[in-house]
Amino acid sequence: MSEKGVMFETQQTIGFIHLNNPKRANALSKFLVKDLARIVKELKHNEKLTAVIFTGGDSKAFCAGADLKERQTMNEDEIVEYVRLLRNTFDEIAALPMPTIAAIKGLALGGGCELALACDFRVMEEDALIGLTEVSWGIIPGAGGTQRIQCLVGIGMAKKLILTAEKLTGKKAYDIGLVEEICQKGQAEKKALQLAEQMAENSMHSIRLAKQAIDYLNRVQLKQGFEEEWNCYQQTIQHSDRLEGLAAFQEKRKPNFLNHLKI
Ligand SMILES: C/C(=C\C(=O)SCCNC(=O)CCNC(=O)[C@H](O)C(C)(C)COP(=O)(O)OP(=O)(O)OC[C@H]1O[C@@H](n2cnc3c(N)ncnc32)[C@H](O)[C@@H]1OP(=O)(O)O)CC(=O)O
Repeated sequence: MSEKGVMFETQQTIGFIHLNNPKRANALSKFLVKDLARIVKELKHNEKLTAVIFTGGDSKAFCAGADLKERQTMNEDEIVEYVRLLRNTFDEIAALPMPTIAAIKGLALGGGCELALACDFRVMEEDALIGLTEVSWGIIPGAGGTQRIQCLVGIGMAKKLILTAEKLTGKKAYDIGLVEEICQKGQAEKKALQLAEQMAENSMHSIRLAKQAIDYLNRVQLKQGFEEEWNCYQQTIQHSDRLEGLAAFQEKRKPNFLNHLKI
């Protein structure tokens, strides 16, 4: 029997998507992303749920981003196919009609941070780490992160975080508006549930319409930005820095980039 990449459950009117790849700190391996894509498609038409919470499930991490071990086994066409699926899935999460919350424990790095950015709210444990670390691996955020982060922290801070690949603790992330709530270790899921329950006291009809109205500007403005991100991301695929990043991860060392602009 194949392993499930995500587990879905409901508690009253609240849905939970638990990422389920604990051996790799919930990295976004293909099997996980395929399951996530399927569940999100189903949720799109769910008229009963008042909120959906994304959690790290049994892993100590929320999500460690792209699976850098699996990536070494993929050819360029497979990478394009994979990143397209990831991007579409995160776009569909962002477009879900009900409010979504990322309950962040341990770490949310690279694609893990991008998943959190695709949600409406981020609740983060104080000691957890969040960051768009892609440039430290010779690639760039490829699943909407370059655009969505700007809406939360502004262009200057977005550049600082992406270009330095800095990892922030809960407190720092809260101070700059990258996450909306912080809590003590072990409390992210509980705190996210409280937020979901608070919203559920209001009219679900109004909540869905308010979310649709608030997101209008971003939906329209971000579209072209997403296209440019994809254009830039694809240019990292053939570059030697990407291969050096993957080799370094495998060998548990710091990458040694040649800093050539050409391949
Ligand atoms: C979405 C796109 C791009 C990206 O997301 S780029 C990737 C961004 N992610 C990161 O920068 C995190 C990479 N991981 C690490 O830096 C470290 O592994 C860690 C998360 C800091 C944890 O290190 P530690 O040594 O403490 O190991 P753990 O015990 O926590 O990890 C358990 C196990 O999991 C493996 N692992 C962790 N992260 C990944 C990963 N991203 N891919 C594959 N495997 C991962 C880790 O190596 C451990 O395995 P062992 O065999 O036990 O060593 C865009 C796009 O798609 O391109």
